[in-house]
Amino acid sequence: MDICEASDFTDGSPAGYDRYQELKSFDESKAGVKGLVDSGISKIPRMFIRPRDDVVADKSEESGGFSIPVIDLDDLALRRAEVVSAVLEASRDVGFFQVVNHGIPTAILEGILAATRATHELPVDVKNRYYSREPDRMVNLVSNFDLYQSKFANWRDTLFCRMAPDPFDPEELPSVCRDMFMEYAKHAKLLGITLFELLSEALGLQPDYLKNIDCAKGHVILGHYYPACPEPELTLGTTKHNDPNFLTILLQDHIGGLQVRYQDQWVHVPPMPGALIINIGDLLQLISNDLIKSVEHRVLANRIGPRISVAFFFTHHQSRTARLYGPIKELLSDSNPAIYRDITCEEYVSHYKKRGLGGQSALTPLRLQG
Ligand SMILES: O=C(O)CCC(=O)C(=O)O
Ligand SMILES: [Fe+2]
Repeated sequence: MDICEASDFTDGSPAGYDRYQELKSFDESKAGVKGLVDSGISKIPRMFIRPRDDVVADKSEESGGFSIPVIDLDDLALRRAEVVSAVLEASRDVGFFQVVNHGIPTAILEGILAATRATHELPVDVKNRYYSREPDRMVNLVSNFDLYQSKFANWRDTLFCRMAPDPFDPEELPSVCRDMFMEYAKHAKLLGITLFELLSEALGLQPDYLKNIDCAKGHVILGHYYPACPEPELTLGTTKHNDPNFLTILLQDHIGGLQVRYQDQWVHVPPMPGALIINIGDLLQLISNDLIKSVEHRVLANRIGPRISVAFFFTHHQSRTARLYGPIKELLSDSNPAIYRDITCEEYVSHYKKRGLGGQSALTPLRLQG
């Protein structure tokens, strides 16, 4: 069982506060954070409240002037060397970049945001059918996948959909988002293949290297819904975390709130119409033997909402693919020995989920003693 014992949740102050009961009744309502907001609350429940230091935005992002790189994928055939070197630099130094002219039509980007919103805004009795923490289900509409593991709940609800590599029946999805999710997955997969080719070249490997070891094969869509929050300074939309996958293609709407850790400061990722945010996941950091980095990021809560974002994860996630991933042999040498042990995606994701979001990188326990 990977949920904590009830006693772990009783923090003793104030007298009588029972965290576990609060989580349980929230979870059993199956209405998510959106349900709380719809009920008209003006104060956020205690399970969401964090220490101030955890939430306060550094002043740094106002002064530094640093913004995450933007890479133009237009005319790739002619500009390939330039793009590969921009991808290398961004993946090594920042772990994040935005791409423009990526080939996914604006109508599809708008469509997937609208479909995600419409799903979260279905009547509660329809939404209830999808609300589950059952890991073997292909589609779950749930609030806080790590509700019972983490210290503080996040101000967001999420639609999870495991579309590949295991066979996926579109009928599993609510009809309101079915066609759009299937369509977006096709586009995101193609863009992912292009990105894995660029990343392979950036690492000095053959263009099809990462695709051939199945990095592009597994797809999970996470459609996030961050309701307007009456006390945004007390909580977060998403706790700081690294992604437990190979790569993420992230689409955010116009509201903003995503921040990335760069040189010990939180840096805003400003919404950029038509752009997609790309970030390196833990498993790509692992197989690159730390040449490229999976970087912490988080989402602030906001008085304005809902904020919608769609994360497309390249990962085998819960699928039972037995392939082991470890540092790529071609990248290793006497002066660059392997620093991680091999692991399957499934093992990595289950290790990551047991920890919940927050804390040190989930890669740390996989480091070999040096
Ligand atoms: O909502 C966002 O902008 C970020 C979501 C995210 O970090 C994730 O799904 O891993
Ligand atoms: Fe993330």
